[in-house]
Amino acid sequence: MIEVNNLHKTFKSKKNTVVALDGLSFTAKDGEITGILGPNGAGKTTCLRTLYGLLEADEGSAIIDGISVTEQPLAARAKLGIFPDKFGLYERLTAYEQIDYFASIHGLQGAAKKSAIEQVIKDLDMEALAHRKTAGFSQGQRMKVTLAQALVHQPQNFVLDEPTRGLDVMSTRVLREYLSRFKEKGHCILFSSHVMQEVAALCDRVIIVSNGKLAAQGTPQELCDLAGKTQLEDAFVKLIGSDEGVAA
Ligand SMILES: Nc1ncnc2c1ncn2[C@@H]1O[C@H](COP(=O)(O)OP(=O)(O)OP(=O)(O)O)[C@@H](O)[C@H]1O
Repeated sequence: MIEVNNLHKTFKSKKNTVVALDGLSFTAKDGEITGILGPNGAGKTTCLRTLYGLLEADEGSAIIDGISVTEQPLAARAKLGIFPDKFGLYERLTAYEQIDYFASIHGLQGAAKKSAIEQVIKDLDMEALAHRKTAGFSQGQRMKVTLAQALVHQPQNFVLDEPTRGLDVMSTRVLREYLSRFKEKGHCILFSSHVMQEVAALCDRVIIVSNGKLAAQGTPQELCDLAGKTQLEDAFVKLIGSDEGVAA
């Protein structure tokens, strides 16, 4: 379970002060897919980076399975799989070697590590890719490697920042099916997206963020009912009071 409590984050430079998070709170539960929707600049990535421990909030807390990200960053991160907004691969390594590297970072060793790597390669149907160097991999193949390295240690919680951006239909389907199976096993999945259809189809709960605050939350149907609309996109526009940041 992921809990975000009253997060505040301001970026200050000589010329500007940007309030990215302004008291954001929500919970993403086990056995559910929770989507974060919000217009450009709403604070979604800042919130997710705070969960990864890459950014420190000015105020508030992020808690993963009861563990504070700031107080026990390594213990919290062990409970987390991360699919970041920009993924870089080590192009001189094979897909297998990259997954192996992340498995080692998470403390897997010997036969347990080998079997975890083989399992994730099988689950993602990437046997044919496993022993190729990743230089020249397509966007969908890169997505699979990123997914495999994020999940090889079978974290209870999985956070993804706009995971389907740049993916074709087949790769998007692979990702969706994988997330659904992961959820069925009782894991907690939190992802940000601009794609309304995807959020409506995949998410059990939706968190709408606007100007660094929670604008509304609920199931896609509850949000439609709250806004008096039949489509999530129309409900989103009404609830944030603007049509900025909407993708079909
Ligand atoms: N490192 C940084 N330095 C300065 N400002 C930042 C930094 N990171 C984020 N911001 C600002 O904080 C605000 C929130 O940004 P954030 O990336 O969290 O939004 P987002 O909801 O993920 O947007 P998008 O949908 O466009 O990716 C924006 O105004 C952004 O310009």
